[in-house]
Amino acid sequence: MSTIVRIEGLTVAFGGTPVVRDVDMEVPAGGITVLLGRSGSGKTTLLRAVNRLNECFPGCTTSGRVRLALKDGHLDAYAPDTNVEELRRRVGMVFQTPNVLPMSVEKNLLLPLRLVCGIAGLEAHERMRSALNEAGLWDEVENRLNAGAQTLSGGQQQRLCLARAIALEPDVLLLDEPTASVDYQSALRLEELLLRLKERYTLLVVSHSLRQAQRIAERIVVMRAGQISRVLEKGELAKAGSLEEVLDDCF
Ligand SMILES: Nc1ncnc2c1ncn2[C@@H]1O[C@H](COP(=O)(O)OP(=O)(O)OP(=O)(O)O)[C@@H](O)[C@H]1O
Repeated sequence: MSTIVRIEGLTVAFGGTPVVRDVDMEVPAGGITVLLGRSGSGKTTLLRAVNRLNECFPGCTTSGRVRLALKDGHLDAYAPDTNVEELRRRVGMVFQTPNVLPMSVEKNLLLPLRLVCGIAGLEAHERMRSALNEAGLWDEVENRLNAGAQTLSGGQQQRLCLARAIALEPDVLLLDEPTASVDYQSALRLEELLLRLKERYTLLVVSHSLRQAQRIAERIVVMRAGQISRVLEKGELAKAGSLEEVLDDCF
């Protein structure tokens, strides 16, 4: 399987204190890679390093390389001439708490499409519909496109955020505990959605649930104190001893 994200010697520090330390990691193209680990082990910081979102925090410094092998060529995330807007379009992110824009359901998709991709009119509406469909939300919102996005349920808002990312046609989707703020049934529904989306996108997902990782991941990467402590391929968790070792690392 080819590698789509190659992380080399990545160190991220806040105020001079490294929280991700000299990490090497490869994310295979297609499928779901789940990042597990204790609270504070650096999972979110590692995720945000892929599309340079850590730079939004003052006092954050990053060293090392993140290289992406995209459909139409390579992108070196931290090269001086890299267009960060383009990087973030190709590597979308969905946060733990749904961050819908305080405007209508349709504007949540149409506005980024216009601002990021310069797409408006019929083409934008077609993209919106297709993204809402892919996110399993179209049937629930087709008659509420002008309603405020905040009137949607938590699970629907999270799917709206996914649709917003998908509409920009990314290659990689970063998902930070995407099911953390929804109830169990909505979480299972989101998991089913992720399993469908992995056919088209590479998903890198932070999770706190070993069971969730077992259900959805092709590969589990376990972090401990800013470093990767183990990588398990699908099925390896079932091997004698693996589960205990991962539990020990994570909880
Ligand atoms: N913007 C920031 N400014 C300062 N320190 C930060 C910032 N973001 C993260 N950190 C610190 O970096 C360390 C790793 O945090 P991170 O959120 O990456 O861990 P995590 O494994 O995702 O944790 P959790 O599972 O609790 O979300 C923590 O000590 C955290 O306090």
